[in-house]
Amino acid sequence: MELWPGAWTALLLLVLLLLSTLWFCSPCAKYFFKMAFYNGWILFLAILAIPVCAVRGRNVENMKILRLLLLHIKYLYGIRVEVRGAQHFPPTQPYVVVSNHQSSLDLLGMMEVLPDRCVPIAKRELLWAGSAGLACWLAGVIFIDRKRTGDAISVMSEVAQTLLTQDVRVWVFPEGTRNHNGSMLPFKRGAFHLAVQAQVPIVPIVMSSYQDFYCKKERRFTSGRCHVRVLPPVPTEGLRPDDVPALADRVRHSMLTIFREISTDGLGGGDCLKRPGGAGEARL
Ligand SMILES: CCCCC/C=C\C/C=C\CCCCCCCC(=O)SCCNC(=O)CCNC(=O)[C@H](O)C(C)(C)COP(=O)(O)OP(=O)(O)OC[C@H]1O[C@@H](n2cnc3c(N)ncnc32)[C@H](O)[C@@H]1OP(=O)(O)O
Ligand SMILES: CCCCCCCC/C=C\CCCCCCCC(=O)OC[C@@H](O)COP(=O)(O)O
Repeated sequence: MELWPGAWTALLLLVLLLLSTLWFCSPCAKYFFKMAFYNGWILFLAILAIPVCAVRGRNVENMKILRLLLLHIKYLYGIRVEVRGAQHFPPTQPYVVVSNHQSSLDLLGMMEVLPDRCVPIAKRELLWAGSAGLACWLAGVIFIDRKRTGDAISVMSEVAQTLLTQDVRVWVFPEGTRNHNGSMLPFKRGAFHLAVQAQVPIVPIVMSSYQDFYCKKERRFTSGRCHVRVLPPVPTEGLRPDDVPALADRVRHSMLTIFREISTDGLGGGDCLKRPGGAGEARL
C-alpha cells in the first residue's frame, strides 16, 4: 500500500504525541520507558566499547573504559550519587569489595567508586546479554554458574590466586541476587571464603535504599539521590575457614546499620515497606 508522503510525517507526529502523553500522564509508562532506555543505552554503549576494549583483549584495564562510558548515565536520570568514605580503599594491595544489591541501577553507584583493577563477579547469564555481555567479558568480569555450587566455588578459589598474582580487586554482591525489599538478604559466604583464602581485607560498600526515586513493584522511577558509603576495611589476616560465618555476619551487621542510617526514611525501608500491608512489611 502506498502512503501519501505527508502521511508518514503525520503518523510520526501521532506516535510522538502518543508517547509524550503516556510519558506525562502515566508514571507507569514513564517507568517502562526509562528502564527500556537504561538497558538499551547500555547495550548501545557496549557496542562502542567493544572495539576499543578488543584492542587489549580480555583485560581488567578495560574496566576503566566501561566506567568512563557509564559515568554520565546518572545525569540522564537526574540521580545524584553522593560518595563518602572513599579514603578507606586500601591504596595498593588486593582486596574484596562486598556491597548490597538492589537493582541493575546499582551500576550507577558502582561506577562512581569502582577502584582501579577491580572486577565484579557476575552470574553467568549476564555473559549472554548481547553486547553488554561481551563488553563485560572483555573487561575481565568473572562469571559464575549459580546452578553449580561446586563450579562456582572452584572459580572463587582460582580468583583467590589471581587476586594475589595479578594484583586485582574483586567486587562481590554477597546477597547473590537483587533485593528490592528494603533490607539485605542473608549473605552468601563465597566472598568471605575468598578473602580468607587470599588473606586480603574486605571493603564493605553500602548503597542507600532507592525508595525515594525507584520502585519496581510500584513502577515508579523519578529523579533522586543515592548515598554510597565506603566502610573501613575489615582485615582477614590469621582468619581460617571456620571463622567465615562469624566474619560474614559481622560485616553484614555493620552494612545493615549503615544502610538504615543513610536511607531516606532512616530505616532503609523499601517502597513496599512504606505501605501498610506491603509485601516487605513483616521484614523489619
Ligand atoms: C559501556 C558499556 C558497558 C556494558 C556493560 C555493562 C555493565 C558494566 C560492567 C560491569 C558491571 C558488571 C556487574 C555485574 C553484576 C552482576 C551481579 C550478579 O550477577 S550477583 C549474582 C552472582 N554473584 C554471586 O552469587 C556472589 C555471591 N554468591 C556466593 O558467594 C556464593 O556463595 C557462591 C560461591 C556463588 C555459591 O553459591 P551457592 O548458592 O551455590 O552455594 P552457597 O552459597 O550455599 O555455598 C555452599 C557452601 O559452600 C561454601 N562456600 C562458598 N564459597 C566457598 C569457597 N570459595 N570456598 C569454600 N567454601 C565455600 C559456603 O559457605 C556454603 O557452606 P556453608 O553453608 O557450610 O557455609
Ligand atoms: C550492578 C548491575 C550491573 C548491571 C548491568 C546492566 C546491564 C544492562 C544491559 C543489558 C540488559 C540485559 C541484562 C540485564 C542484566 C542485569 C544485571 C543484573 O543486575 O544482574 C542481576 C544479578 O546480579 C542477579 O540476578 P537476579 O536478581 O538473581 O536475577
